[in-house]
Amino acid sequence: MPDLTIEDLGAAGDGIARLDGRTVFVPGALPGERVRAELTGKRGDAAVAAVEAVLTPSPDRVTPPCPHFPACGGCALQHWADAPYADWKRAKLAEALARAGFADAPLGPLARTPPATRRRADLALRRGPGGAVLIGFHERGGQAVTDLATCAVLDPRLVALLDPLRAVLKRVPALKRQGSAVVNLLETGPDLLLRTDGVLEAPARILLAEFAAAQGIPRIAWAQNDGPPETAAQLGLVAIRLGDVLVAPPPGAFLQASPAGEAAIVAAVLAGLPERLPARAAIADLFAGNGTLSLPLAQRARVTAFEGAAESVAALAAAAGKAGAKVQAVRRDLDRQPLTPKDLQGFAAVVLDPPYAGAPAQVALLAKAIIPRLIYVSCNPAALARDAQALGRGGWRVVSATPVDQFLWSPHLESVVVFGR
Ligand SMILES: C[S@@+](CC[C@H](N)C(=O)[O-])C[C@H]1O[C@@H](n2cnc3c(N)ncnc32)[C@H](O)[C@@H]1O
Repeated sequence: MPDLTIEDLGAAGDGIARLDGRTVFVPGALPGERVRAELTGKRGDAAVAAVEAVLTPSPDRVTPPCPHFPACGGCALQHWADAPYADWKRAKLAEALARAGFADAPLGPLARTPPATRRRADLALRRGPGGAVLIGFHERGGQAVTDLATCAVLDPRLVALLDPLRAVLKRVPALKRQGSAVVNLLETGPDLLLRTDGVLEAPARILLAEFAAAQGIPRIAWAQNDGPPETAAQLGLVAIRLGDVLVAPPPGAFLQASPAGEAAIVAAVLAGLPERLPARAAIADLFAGNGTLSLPLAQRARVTAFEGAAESVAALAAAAGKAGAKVQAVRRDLDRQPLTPKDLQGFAAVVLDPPYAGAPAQVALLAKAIIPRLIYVSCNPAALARDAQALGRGGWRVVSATPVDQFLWSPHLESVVVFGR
């Protein structure tokens, strides 16, 4: 059982030590700490160790606010004081941009998300002993599920649903061994998409409808495994306000995970637009989802919103049409059929907000495109570093960069990077 000195914090928020020349990841340990740890496994060429005792605690070690920490994989850094935590998050963006060749990029302050405000969660479901149902995030580094009694990051209205959901799912045979629950807190209340490993029969649909009525849930959708969702219970309309437009998102729709995170991202995107937009200016919003960015952008210019998911394109088109917003929603797979420099000619700005893997195919063409502004919204600094490097090779420079801590106490970081020519 070696004693280790923690030299740094890795990308996943684990302490990093060296042992006999080898890297050791030590979850739960903080920079500067001396810990007694047991080697428990491997991660690539590195070893992984579990803390047995903190011999010399960091002065920045604090009491975690949630009783499920550190077992629950939803959070990794509740035990760290806020100031070094925030510095570490902000530095992630600086490091990603430095790796891409933009060491001097002007970096804004970290936009913060308060605790107890996350409105979107993808929760794992497990059938436990005696038919009980476990609901929560996966445990750190494993497949087991932490059965949440509370949560320090979720909106309390979602936390309040956990017990009643556990109780109703106990009586739903469609959850045989495992499944998931995506819950989006909309303007109209919680919107639930259940995925189960068995078929949802009529009696269980009635139970879910009763549960929806009791909990003020306008819609529960259901899907078997990764199949397409269908409505299991619909008691009212679903809507979320994006910009000043009410959108009815499809079940399980992607939404920015917290209102504060969304507001920070939208503000940074709008601030990144060219100062003077011509009267007939047009903006392209790539990976547009349900219009989180397209609809606020449409208050400044005409927007063409490109998105791969048909349901989201339909939701955005319907909402924009009804509200008279200047958005044209277009279904397009931007990995298989990225927009070419010719397609992008004439746009005053391009906004792109790709999924976690980034957008290498689209970025290769954006690198060559002659557009005044390119605004890249990222949820993965590693993908951003790779894509920004390609843009740098194409002659783009960084005008501004805003780090956004949307997933409080997790190692994740969102960012908005504005590129100019
Ligand atoms: C990070 S989300 C951003 C959505 C939206 N901009 C927002 O802020 O809510 C990424 C979006 O890209 C879409 N997407 C994923 N792969 C795609 C592809 N190959 N082509 C087009 N859209 C894709 C997803 O459906 C999702 O809506």
